[in-house]
Amino acid sequence: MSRPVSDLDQVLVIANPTAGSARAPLMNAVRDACAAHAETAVHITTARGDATESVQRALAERTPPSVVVVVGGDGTVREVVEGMAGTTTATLLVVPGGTGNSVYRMLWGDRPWAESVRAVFSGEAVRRRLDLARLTEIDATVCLGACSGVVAEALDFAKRTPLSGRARYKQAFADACAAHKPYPGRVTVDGKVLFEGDTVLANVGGGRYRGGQYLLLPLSELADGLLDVVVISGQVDPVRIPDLIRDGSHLGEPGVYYGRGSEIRVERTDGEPLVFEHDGELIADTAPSMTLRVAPGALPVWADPVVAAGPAW
Ligand SMILES: Nc1ncnc2c1ncn2[C@@H]1O[C@H](COP(=O)(O)OP(=O)(O)OP(=O)(O)O)[C@@H](O)[C@H]1O
Repeated sequence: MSRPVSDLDQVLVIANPTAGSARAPLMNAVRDACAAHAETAVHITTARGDATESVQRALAERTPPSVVVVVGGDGTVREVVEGMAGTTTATLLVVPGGTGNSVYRMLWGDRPWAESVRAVFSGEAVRRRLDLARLTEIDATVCLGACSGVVAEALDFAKRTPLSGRARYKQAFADACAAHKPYPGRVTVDGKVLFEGDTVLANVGGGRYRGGQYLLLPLSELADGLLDVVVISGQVDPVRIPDLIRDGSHLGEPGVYYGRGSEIRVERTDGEPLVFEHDGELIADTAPSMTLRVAPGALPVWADPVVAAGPAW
C-alpha cells in the first residue's frame, strides 16, 4: 500500500453541498481542475458523517487516493480528517466551500482556491504534518480548534442570522458577546492551572483564526507538536472582544492568559454543563470538563510554503 509521496495520480474530491458556499459550479470547477492532472473521483456527501465514512472506504481500497480534496467548510474538513486518521498514503487539500473557512485560511491565507490547487500539481505547494487534537470525553478528532463560552454560544446566534459568509459569524459573534454572562471556570495546561475564575472563553487549537476572521491564537504553529490556549477572563468586557481579537491585540490586555502544552483541560467549576464547541460544531450534553490531547503531526496536508512556514517532509 505504500506509494511515493510525490505521486499525485489519484484524487478523491469530497464535497458537502449543504456547506455555506459549496454550490454546483464550485464543485464542478474543483473536479475539472483536478481532472486536468490526475484521475479524479467525486463524492457528494448525503448526510452528516458521510464524509468520514467515504474517506475511510476509499483509503481501504486497493488503489487508494493520494490526494483527498475537501470542498466544504470547517465542519466538513473535520469529518474528512477523522476519516483520514492514521493515513500515510494520502494528503489533504482543502478548498473553501463553507462559511468561515478557517482551516483554509490557516493553510493558504487569502489565496484564491484555484491558485492553491494549481500550486499543488505544479510542485509549488508544500506538504506539512499538521498537529491535531483528540477531545477525550467524546473521543473526537479536533482539527481547527475548540472553544468554551461565548464562541460556542455564537453558533446558536449564527443559526438565526440571515447573512452569509464571514459576515454571518461577525454579526453572530457580536450578538453573543452583547448577551454573554461569564461562567466560573478553570483551565489547566499539562496539569498546571493557567487560569481560574470568571471566564468569557477558553479557546484551544490549532488554527490561529476562528470564524475565518478572529485571530484568537496568533502565536499558534501548525506543526510544533503542542496545543495553544487563550483564556479571556471576565475582567474583559465581552463587548470589546470582537475588536480585540480581530488583530490579536487581546494578548496585551489584562485578564487575558495564553499557554501552550500537550494536554489542556477546560472546566466549568459550578457543576453546570460547559457550553463547548469544536471545529464550529456545538457539542450537545457536554460534561463539566473537556480535555484536549495533542496528536502531533497526525495529518498530512498541502499548504502554501509561506503561510504554513516550517519544516517540510
Ligand atoms: N449532505 C449533507 N446534508 C446535511 N448535512 C451535511 C451534509 N454533508 C455534510 N453535512 C454537515 O454539514 C455541516 C456543516 O458543514 P460545514 O461546517 O463544512 O459548513 P459551514 O458551517 O458553512 O462552514 P464553516 O464551518 O467553515 O463555517 C457539517 O458539520 C457536516 O456534518
